[in-house]
Amino acid sequence: MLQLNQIEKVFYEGTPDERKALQGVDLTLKEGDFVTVIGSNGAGKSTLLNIIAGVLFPDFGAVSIDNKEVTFIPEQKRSKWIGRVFQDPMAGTAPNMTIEENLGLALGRTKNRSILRGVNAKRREEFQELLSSIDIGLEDRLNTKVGLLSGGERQALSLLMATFTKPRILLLDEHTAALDPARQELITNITKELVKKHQLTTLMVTHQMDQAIELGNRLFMMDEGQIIFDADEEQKAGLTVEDLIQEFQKIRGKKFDNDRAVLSS
Ligand SMILES: Nc1ncnc2c1ncn2[C@@H]1O[C@H](COP(=O)(O)OP(=O)(O)OP(=O)(O)O)[C@@H](O)[C@H]1O
Repeated sequence: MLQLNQIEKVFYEGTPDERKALQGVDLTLKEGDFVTVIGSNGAGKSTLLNIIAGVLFPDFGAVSIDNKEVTFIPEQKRSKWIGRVFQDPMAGTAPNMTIEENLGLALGRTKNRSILRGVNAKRREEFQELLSSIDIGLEDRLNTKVGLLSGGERQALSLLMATFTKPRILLLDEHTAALDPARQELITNITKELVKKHQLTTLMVTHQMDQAIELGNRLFMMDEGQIIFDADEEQKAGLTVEDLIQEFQKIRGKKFDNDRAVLSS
């Protein structure tokens, strides 16, 4: 359902600062695939998500969603099909709007309207039910401004906003990295539940190697703008963090280098 063919992305081409962020990336995801993505420093993980989301356009290659080419369709027009949660809990929500207004905004995005005017009783009930499903008490705070929520609560809301409209693809960009361990676990559990509930095709970048092994049915390892290792469900089942590091060394002939990687929990 998602296909990338021969994607190349170069920054500052032809200058001394030239960076080859993606070099001939090919990938095909099936409906419902949940892929975790790990990689060395500057491997191209965020660039890959930006190309899929339409934040960046590739210099070469093509992106297709549901067999429709979307390579140069801008981010705003793709937002109907794509849900995204960023590392920064402040990034996915509007702080001066209430929880219910933020949910209305997320709904409006999929309906090609900037915002649905007002929130009627029926919709309020739906939002309450939705918030109850993640079980952190937000259902009683529909009129609370989002700027007053904690980082974990905000990230949980961002995740809900990115998923309840059932996007075709969910992109998670180190979305637990800025949280403390207890909140990381909470958000990881909510992620698992929401992906399963809506059967979402998901790409999740993480620097926690054990999380990358535990979650999902497929794992990509990236280095220097390429996917160098693609483990399917069966291969992934027996993997350890040590195996991944060794695999990297075997394939690339160098040490795995990511100063933010968490190698074990
Ligand atoms: N907007 C940009 N302008 C210039 N160079 C960029 C830009 N975005 C990314 N790069 C460069 O492209 C390469 C890939 O970056 P990217 O952020 O995709 O890597 P990453 O795997 O997400 O890295 P990290 O794990 O360190 O966050 C890096 O060399 C980076 O410096």
